[in-house]
Amino acid sequence: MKPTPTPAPPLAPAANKAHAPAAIRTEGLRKIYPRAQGDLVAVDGLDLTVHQGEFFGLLGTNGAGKSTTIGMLTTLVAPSAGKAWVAEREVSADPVGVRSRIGVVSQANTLDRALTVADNLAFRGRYFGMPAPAARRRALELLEQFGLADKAGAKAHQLSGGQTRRVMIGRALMHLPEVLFLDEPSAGVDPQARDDLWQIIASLHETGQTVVLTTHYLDEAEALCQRLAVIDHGHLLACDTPEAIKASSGAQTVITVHYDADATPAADALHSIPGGPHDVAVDGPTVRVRTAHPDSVLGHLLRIGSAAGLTVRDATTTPPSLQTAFLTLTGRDYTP
Ligand SMILES: Nc1ncnc2c1ncn2[C@@H]1O[C@H](COP(=O)(O)OP(=O)(O)OP(=O)(O)O)[C@@H](O)[C@H]1O
Repeated sequence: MKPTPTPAPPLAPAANKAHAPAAIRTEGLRKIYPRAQGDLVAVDGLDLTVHQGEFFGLLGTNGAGKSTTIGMLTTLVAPSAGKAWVAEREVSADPVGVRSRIGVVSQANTLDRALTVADNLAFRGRYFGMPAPAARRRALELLEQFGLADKAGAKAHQLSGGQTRRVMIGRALMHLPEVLFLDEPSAGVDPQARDDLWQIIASLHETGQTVVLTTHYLDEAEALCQRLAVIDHGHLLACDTPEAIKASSGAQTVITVHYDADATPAADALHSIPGGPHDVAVDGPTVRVRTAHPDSVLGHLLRIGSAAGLTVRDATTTPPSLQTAFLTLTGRDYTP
C-alpha cells in the first residue's frame, strides 16, 4: 500500500518571504555514518525552513555536511533521525512524490556520454511522462535559454566543464521542478564559465524558481543567495541573510596601516586610548586592527603615527565579510 504523505508542519515566520509557504522544512535532521573508528555525525539536528521562490545557500568548508544534507532532502541519503518536508511531501514517507517535484544537479557529471545533448534533456522529459514532441521542444528551449543551442546535436562527452554544468541544470529543469538543488555548481569550472553559470542561476531565481545551492565559495554564497545556512561539522552555526550573518556574528572591519618604520609606538599609543580597540597586531612597520569603529580608529592611527614621527605609506580598510564572520563563529580561519 502506498504510504500516506505526512502533511508539512506549520511554517515558522522568517526574516524575508515571511508569508510564502515553505518549499523545504527540516526538523532535527540528523545523519550518522557508522565507521570502524567511531560513528561520524555528518549532520547534527538540522532545523531549517526554505521558502518558495527563495534562493537559499548551504555554506561550509569541505566535509561540513552540505552534500549529506542535500542527499537527505533529495531522497538519496536516508536520515538517521529527524524529518524533512520538500514540496509539501515528507521525504521518508513519499520519496517518489518528492523526486517528481525536484531537480537535482550533483557534483559529478551524470550526463549520458553516448547521447546527444538534446537527447539527454529530452529523455529526462520522457521519463517524467512528457510526450516526445513536447520533450524535444522543451529541451531545445532550455538549450537556447542557456546559450547552448549550437550544442544540441553534440555528444555529451564533447562538452567543456562549464557547458556540462549548464546542460545538467537544463536537464534538471525539464519537468518544471518546484525546487532546484545545485550541489557545488561552480566547483572546478574556470572563472569565465563560473560567471556564465552565476548569470544562468540568478536568472532562474528571477523567474520565481526556488533554488537551494551548496557551496564552499564565500563569494558565490554572497553573490547569489538571499539567505544562508552556515554549516560546520554538521552543526548549523547561523541562518540568515549574508548581511545579517555578518552583523550578528560581530564580524569587524580590519584596518591595516603600513608605516615607514616599526609600528610599535603607534600600536602602544592606540592601546593607551581609553575604550580603544584591543585587537591590535604589529608586524614590523605594519599595524592591523580589528574594530567596530573603523573611522575613528583610522583617524587615531594617522594622528598617532604622525606624533611618533612615522609616515604612513599605505592604509587599507577591509569591511566585515563572511570570511571574518566565519572566524568569529568558529574561532578559526575559513579554509575551504
Ligand atoms: N557515504 C559516506 N560514508 C561515510 N562517511 C561519509 C559518507 N559521505 C560523507 N561522509 C562524511 O561525512 C562528512 C560530511 O560529508 P559531506 O560530503 O556531506 O560534506 P560537504 O560539506 O558536502 O563537503 P564537500 O564539499 O567536500 O562534499 C565528511 O566527514 C565525509 O567524509
